[in-house]
Amino acid sequence: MGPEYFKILKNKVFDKSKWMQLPRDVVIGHDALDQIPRVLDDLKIGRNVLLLSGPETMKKVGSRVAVLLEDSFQITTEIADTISPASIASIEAAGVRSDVIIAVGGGRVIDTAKIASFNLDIQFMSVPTAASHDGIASSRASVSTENGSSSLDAHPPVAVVADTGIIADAPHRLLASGCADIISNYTAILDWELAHRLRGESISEYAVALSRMTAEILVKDAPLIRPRSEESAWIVTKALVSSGVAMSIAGSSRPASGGEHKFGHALERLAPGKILHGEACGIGSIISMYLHGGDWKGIRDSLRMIGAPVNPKEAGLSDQIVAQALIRAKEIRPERFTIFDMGITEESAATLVRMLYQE
Ligand SMILES: NC(=O)C1=CN([C@@H]2O[C@H](COP(=O)(O)OP(=O)(O)OC[C@H]3O[C@@H](n4cnc5c(N)ncnc54)[C@H](OP(=O)(O)O)[C@@H]3O)[C@@H](O)[C@H]2O)C=CC1
Ligand SMILES: O=C(CO)COP(=O)(O)O
Ligand SMILES: [Zn+2]
Repeated sequence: MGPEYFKILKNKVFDKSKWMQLPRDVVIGHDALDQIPRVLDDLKIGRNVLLLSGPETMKKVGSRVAVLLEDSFQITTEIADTISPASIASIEAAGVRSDVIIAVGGGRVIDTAKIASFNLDIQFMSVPTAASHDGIASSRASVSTENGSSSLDAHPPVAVVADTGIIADAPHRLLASGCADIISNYTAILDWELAHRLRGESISEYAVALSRMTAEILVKDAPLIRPRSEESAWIVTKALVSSGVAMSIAGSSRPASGGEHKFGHALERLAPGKILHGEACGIGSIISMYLHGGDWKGIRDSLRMIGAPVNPKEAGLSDQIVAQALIRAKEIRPERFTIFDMGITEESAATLVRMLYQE
């Protein structure tokens, strides 16, 4: 290898450039909600607040945030009961004069605020009311489209304020769904590695390591995860933030979203409102891990220990719908290559569902 080689190598290294955006303030803990005014003051981002929440979460938590802010901030409130290009446009119209959007709710509310604030070029604060998904700190946003689902470029929250008392008080099903979203990182990574080896897709070792470590810690702590426990809320929320950071490092949702997510998005479309995001991805992760030749029973048992559904019956769905989602997974985001893009047929889907979900 002569000097020319090193010159090329050196130029290659210096050509490379990457921009990672991460939250600035992350507050997780007991009565963290009370810290919101202090966090806003710390960030110095203005006094006009658009407070966005969901129908249920506005009653339970959003209204408390309004009371905390009413003396020192101008507040406009909006409800996000669906997420679609039209609902996002309407939130953007409501926020044209706002300095910051505070999103108080689940993944739908947080993703809506993420996209609207990005388009308005203002900051947003993420105030999760449930530990149900790993979008609470990520820079990505997911929106259902006519073709399935899109993962959009957005920006991460400037701050995350996660009150473990509120999160522990949410229905346990939401916490279990967040755990399943994290457990599905195992198969998301296997799919990313597969796409790297087979298709030359670029991969980030740091994002892979962080995403895998997050899933491993959560599975190790699974016996501690119980309903209505603030310690459990703490364990899961930290994992969700960590997984979101992995996505920010990658600059895509790849470290946390593979074939099991494509399956999950297909299932959410086939059975709208019946299954939570993380629940759907957890069920998909069992089949994905089996096809990757890994410890699929380990995935299933961890999901079961946490209280997430592990088969169609527990999710209140028919085997046929789940098999359909398996077949249609490849139609969701086709550019994202995964094990479910390698030739699942009607027959193999039905056999997999029968075989893997019977115990
Ligand atoms: N951007 C990203 O990286 C990621 C995005 N996502 C996205 O997030 C969404 C899924 O989020 P998820 O939270 O599961 O779904 P939702 O936001 O739809 O929330 C599910 C339900 O839980 C309710 N809820 C939330 N908190 C509480 C509480 N404390 N007490 C009682 N009810 C509560 C909500 O109420 P209400 O009706 O008030 O909203 C809603 O009815 C999907 O759109 C998914 O695509 C998921 C993972 C990653
Ligand atoms: O849900 C995600 C990670 O858990 C990311 O969402 P997408 O599957 O839409 O990229
Ligand atoms: Zn997810």
